[in-house]
Amino acid sequence: MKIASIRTILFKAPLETPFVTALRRVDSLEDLVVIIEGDDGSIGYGEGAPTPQITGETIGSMQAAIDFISPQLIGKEIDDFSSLISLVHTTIVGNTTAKSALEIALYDLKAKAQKLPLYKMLGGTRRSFRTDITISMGETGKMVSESLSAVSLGYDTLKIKIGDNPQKDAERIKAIHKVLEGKVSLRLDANQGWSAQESVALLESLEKEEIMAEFIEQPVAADDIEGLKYIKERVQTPLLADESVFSLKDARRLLEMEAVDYINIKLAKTGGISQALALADLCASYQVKCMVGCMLEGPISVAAGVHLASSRADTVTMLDLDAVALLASHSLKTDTLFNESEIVLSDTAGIGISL
Ligand SMILES: C[C@H](N)C(=O)N[C@@H](CCC(=O)O)C(=O)O
Ligand SMILES: [Mg+2]
Repeated sequence: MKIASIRTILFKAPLETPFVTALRRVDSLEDLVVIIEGDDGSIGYGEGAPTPQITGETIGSMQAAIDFISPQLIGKEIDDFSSLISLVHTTIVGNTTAKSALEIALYDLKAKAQKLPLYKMLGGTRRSFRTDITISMGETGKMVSESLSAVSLGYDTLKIKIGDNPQKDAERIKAIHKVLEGKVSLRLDANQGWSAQESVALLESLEKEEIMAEFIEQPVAADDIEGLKYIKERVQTPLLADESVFSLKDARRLLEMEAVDYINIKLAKTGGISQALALADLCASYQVKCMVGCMLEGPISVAAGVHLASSRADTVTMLDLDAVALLASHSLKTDTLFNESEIVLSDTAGIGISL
């Protein structure tokens, strides 16, 4: 089967509540769905949501990158898969979310051609997963009540967004810990908001009160690799790199320096599934466990992340794939089950989501 056409549609969905991190506030989701049609009528779906503050992309830049890459792919055989993937990555540098959206659609199309669910095509067996849920940054009382609501919905792991002010952050974490001690695991994500010294002081103060988070995610600026190492050498709380790792090169540097405990793999940072698989394999070779995370994005790309996690289940031991749970509603047809913390992949061919 040859690739006959590539187009995109703007996908919009309302959120349950505004999504607030140290980097941005989002009031509703807008992303791009990529639709690749084969000359036999089969269709592959991909998706990507721009996060200008993290990948530097916008809807406009994603569209431009997809328009630039697509002519290279039209007319090519899906069986020539590795050269299609290589074209996605070599036609233009950067633009990782746009590349990911295209790659996801290519993987969906290939899995459908092989009549396999994507996780099986990638060598996985596991179908059932649990995700954490993000508690947006805000006033302490609101974060506490949202944490309690999440637990009543069945979540056992909360990802607490902090990073705008270390004093306030300590107060937020302590307040949530106080009402939920022993009931949930707390993941902390400062989205680059602190300095290395602030991170150590804050984490030491939590540890003194026996508040042990599952990990602290990206406390310092993405390029502050020395800062990550400084923190890791001084605190007990495990350290997870997010914005510091897009590529294999980024990861190799951190792994060689033993600067972090875990790495957050996101398709929107790696440029899609092919490099995400390579990144998981690299981490496995250093015996470093990973989380598969997501941006605030839609069901197709989140499901693609779950298929990825299934295929590397020994290395990917944590999931932060809550973006669908954060939506109030959406219009896509999903065979994949998204039921709050529970995500179950279907055995239909491909990713299991369509328009
Ligand atoms: C949605 C997910 N739980 C999450 O927090 N992802 C990012 C932020 C993504 C965004 O700004 O869209 C993260 O920093 O881990
Ligand atoms: Mg993060």
